[in-house]
Amino acid sequence: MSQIELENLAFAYPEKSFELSVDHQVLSDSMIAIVGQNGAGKSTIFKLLTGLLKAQSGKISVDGVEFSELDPKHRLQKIGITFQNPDDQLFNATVKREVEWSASQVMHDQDAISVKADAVLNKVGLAGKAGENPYDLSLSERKLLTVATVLVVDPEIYLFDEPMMSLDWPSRQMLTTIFHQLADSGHQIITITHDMDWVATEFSKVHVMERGMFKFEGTPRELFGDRELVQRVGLLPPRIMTVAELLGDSRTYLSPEDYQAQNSSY
Ligand SMILES: Nc1ncnc2c1ncn2[C@@H]1O[C@H](COP(=O)(O)OP(=O)(O)OP(=O)(O)O)[C@@H](O)[C@H]1O
Repeated sequence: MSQIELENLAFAYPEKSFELSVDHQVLSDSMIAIVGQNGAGKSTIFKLLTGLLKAQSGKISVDGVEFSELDPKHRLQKIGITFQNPDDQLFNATVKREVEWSASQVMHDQDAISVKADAVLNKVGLAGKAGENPYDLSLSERKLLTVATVLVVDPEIYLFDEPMMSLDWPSRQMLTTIFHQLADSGHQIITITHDMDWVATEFSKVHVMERGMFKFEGTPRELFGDRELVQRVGLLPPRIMTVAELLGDSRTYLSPEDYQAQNSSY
């Protein structure tokens, strides 16, 4: 599995409206969630990781190689990203063409590209929409289309910025299954999310950002067990913990199933 290393990274938007500073941070689990309040710098980290923004100093290495030294094709094969707003990355006339365009950045055989595009559209449930204009799709479908554009490239590391936002329940379940399949096949999934119930049940590692810095890394149970930290960085604990708290139980629970397991002897 891949490992991303950030060293002495410093970045500021013009006029220093926001400054990001990372002394040393390693991202190395298979299912990583990056969480933190609005404006903490999560999307900025993603833009730095993909080279969309350039740090003023410091370096980002992937598997020991400085990312900025890779050529564009190898960068795409290393790290793929879906943005928070799908409209920031969709621009082709049809759904299938959108996926094929993405594939064509790393592949050349047109037949193979077409076959692969059909396969990923099928995987995200959009096979029946291949001929439609992306802007005629629902927001949920457009988000799934952006996932398809990354799946078709099959990078080693997938970055997802708020992938569950606007998705209906079946699409959420489908995407969660896809994430686990990718992780099980050796890919690294790094996701920005505000959905703490999802973080609690699906991720192996959580990194918390606050005001442009990484402030915590650990398992979901370690994070939600630290009530002072959770409150200070403005996170909501999993809903089951709020319910348990109302019942006078202040233990750490990640899900209703976890609650049941911990209380099964009663
Ligand atoms: N292009 C830009 N120019 C100037 N400031 C920016 C720019 N993009 C973002 N910012 C500011 O930088 C800060 C960090 O933004 P960023 O989008 O990384 O936060 P975030 O943690 O992803 O927030 P959210 O959870 O709301 O998506 C915010 O204060 C934001 O307003």
